[in-house]
Amino acid sequence: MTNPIPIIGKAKGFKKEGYDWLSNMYECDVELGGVIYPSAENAFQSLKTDDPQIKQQFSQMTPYNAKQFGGRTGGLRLPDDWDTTRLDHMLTVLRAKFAQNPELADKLLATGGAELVEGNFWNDTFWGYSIQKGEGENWLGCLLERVRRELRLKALLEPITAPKLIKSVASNMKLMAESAPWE
Ligand SMILES: Nc1c(N[C@@H]2O[C@H](COP(=O)(O)O)[C@@H](O)[C@H]2O)[nH]c(=O)[nH]c1=O
Repeated sequence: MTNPIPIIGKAKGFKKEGYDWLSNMYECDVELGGVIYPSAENAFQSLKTDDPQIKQQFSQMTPYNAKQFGGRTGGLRLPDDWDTTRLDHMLTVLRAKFAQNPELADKLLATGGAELVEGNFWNDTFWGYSIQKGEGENWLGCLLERVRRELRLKALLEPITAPKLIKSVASNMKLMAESAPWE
């Protein structure tokens, strides 16, 4: 049987599929440790340093420049434990992004049970799914889904936001209906 769960991003990537706000490059304020960054990407890259001045610099760049500056060829020395801590850092950043931008949290909830896949053409098989290679661990998508579950749980525990939850369930059903393979 064909998988009836909708998949967002796997075929063409978040941006081309109309979900640019799921990308870390999407411009929205994210405050972390008292510094306001212009995107989740800037906030994430800033976690590669403890130097407050460099963190400030990260807050003044475009998301793509932050990615480059924080990248393996950008000149910044990565923390020794980066490979084992980066998933937790990304989770911290994504929690901050959606907690501080409620309209994005609503949109995330409205993706219902859809699988979120950071399909990409830059061969990133760790954070995303390389469309060219046809493989990828898709950790960014997994963490986005985790934050979505956390938001849903939070809504469930707060009766006052019940209408929000109903809205999210309704759009989930709409998504499912739109991509139902049996129709
Ligand atoms: N390279 C890239 C994106 N990849 C992003 O780069 C980040 C990880 O970088 P690193 O710290 O080097 O592992 C992570 O946020 C991932 O989503 N995204 C985009 O829209 N466009 C790009 O060109």
